[in-house]
Amino acid sequence: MEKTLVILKPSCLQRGLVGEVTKRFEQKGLRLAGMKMCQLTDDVLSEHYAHLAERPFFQLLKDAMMATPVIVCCFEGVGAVDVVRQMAGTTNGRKALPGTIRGDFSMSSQENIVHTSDSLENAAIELKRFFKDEEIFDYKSVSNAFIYASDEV
Ligand SMILES: Nc1ncnc2c1ncn2[C@@H]1O[C@H](COP(=O)(O)OP(=O)(O)OP(=O)(O)O)[C@@H](O)[C@H]1O
Repeated sequence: MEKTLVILKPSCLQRGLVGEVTKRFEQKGLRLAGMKMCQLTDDVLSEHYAHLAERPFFQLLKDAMMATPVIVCCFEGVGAVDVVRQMAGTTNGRKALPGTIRGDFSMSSQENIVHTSDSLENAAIELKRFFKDEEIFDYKSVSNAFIYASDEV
C-alpha cells in the first residue's frame, strides 16, 4: 500500500490543530500506519530541506521547525502521496484553496501547518529519515477484519 510522510509542524501544535488535521486524513480514508512526537534538529532539517539551502529563509524555516516538537505521521492508502498533497494545498496558505488544510488554517508561506511528501520516491526517502522500519505498522499482519475497505486488496 502506498505510504507518505506527513509532518504536523510546530504551527499545527501551537494552533491546537493536531486533532483537526489528523481527523481530515483519517476521515478521507487514509490509514495511520505510524505516528510519533519528536524534536527535530538542525542536522536532520538541513538534510530534509536541502533543496532550499540557498533560499534566504532557510535558517528561519529550520528555526521555525525546531520551535516545538513536531508530530511525524505515516499515512497509507491508494495514491496516498497525491491525495495527501492535494488535501494540504499549495505552499502559501494565503493562496491555498479553501477546503485544503493550508487554505483553511494558514495565512503564511512558512507557518503552513503540515509538510507532505511530494513524490512516491521522496516519500520512501523521508519515511526512512524519520521512522525506523518497526515503527511503521503493517496492517497485513492483523486479521482481514481490520483492513479498511479499499479498491486495492
Ligand atoms: N517563500 C517562503 N518563505 C518562507 N518559508 C517558505 C517559503 N517557501 C517555502 N517555505 C517553507 O519551506 C517549506 C518547504 O518548501 P517547499 O518549496 O518544499 O514547499 P512544499 O513542498 O509545499 O512544502 P512541504 O515540503 O513542507 O510540504 C514550506 O512548507 C514552507 O514551510
